[in-house]
Amino acid sequence: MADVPVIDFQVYGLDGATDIVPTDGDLKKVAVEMYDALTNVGCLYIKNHGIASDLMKRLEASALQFFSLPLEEKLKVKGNAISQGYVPIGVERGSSTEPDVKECYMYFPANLAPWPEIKYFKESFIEVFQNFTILQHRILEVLALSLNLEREFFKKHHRTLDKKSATCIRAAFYPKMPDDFKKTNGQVRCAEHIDYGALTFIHQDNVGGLQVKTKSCKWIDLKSKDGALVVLLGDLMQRWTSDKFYAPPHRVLKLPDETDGFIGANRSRLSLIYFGSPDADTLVQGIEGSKYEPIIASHHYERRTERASREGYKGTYQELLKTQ
Ligand SMILES: O=C(O)CCC(=O)C(=O)O
Ligand SMILES: [Fe+2]
Repeated sequence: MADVPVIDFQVYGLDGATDIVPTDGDLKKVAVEMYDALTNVGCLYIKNHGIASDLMKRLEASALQFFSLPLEEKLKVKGNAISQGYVPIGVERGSSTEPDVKECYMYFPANLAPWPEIKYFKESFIEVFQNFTILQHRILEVLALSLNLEREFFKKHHRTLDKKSATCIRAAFYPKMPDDFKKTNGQVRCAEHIDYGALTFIHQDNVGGLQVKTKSCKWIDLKSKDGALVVLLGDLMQRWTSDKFYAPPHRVLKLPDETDGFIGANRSRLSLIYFGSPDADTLVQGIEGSKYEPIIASHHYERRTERASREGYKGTYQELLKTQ
């Protein structure tokens, strides 16, 4: 069975500052590891990623405080999958006909919407976003080197902090369900899907339930691992790399009547997710030949969000393209 590797990023230094600038040669080892992970399973854990655990704890605490508010309070800052704010249970449905059992708060950096009045909420989202963006840049450099491209090849199209893109953070809260809660057929915490952009980072608590589907269609658990982040490839990056890298389907179980023994049945779960995408005006042209038509990043994103809200889908990027 394919394994999900843990990759150490210490070569860049730990504080998110730019004082360590490794040479291409310094990055060789980590580039080989990334290449193997993204060609085989499309995901990995990253440790020594430079994002302070105190900062993540602060964001977790303020997000939990927000989700514990009465629904009518949360609805005062309502948003949706493409604009900042609260997304209640029942809206997102992945591939399932039944809605996911999750509620979210979405943060987009170009936000003008009002913030909830919770201590550190706004500041933490902004600071975490900046830190994740530094990490995104570092990983994109390594990915380019791993494909024998110039180091800035992907990074230069991810300005993120000063150009429009779909990049955002989602705090996802999966509430504890009542003991007698019976899910309807196919309903899970987050239904099988692939992400739309370049790279996704997931910081999760220790409740469990996140799973990734391998190329041979086996589900494997992505358990929480000592502060390591989960990194998943998005389908736009699969397209950009002419299918060299693989965007893996993933999902979050579990509801109380699932019987596979994976932990978390009667506990709520919180995850903080960074969805990294290229700048909206990027022309994404496959690195090898003409397998795919070039596409503007914002058009890809619009197509994918439209499809997700209309009917969802499951499976790989190729399967999606067949039914589009
Ligand atoms: O909550 C998680 O761990 C993952 C959720 C997810 O895959 C998503 O929101 O796209
Ligand atoms: Fe996802």
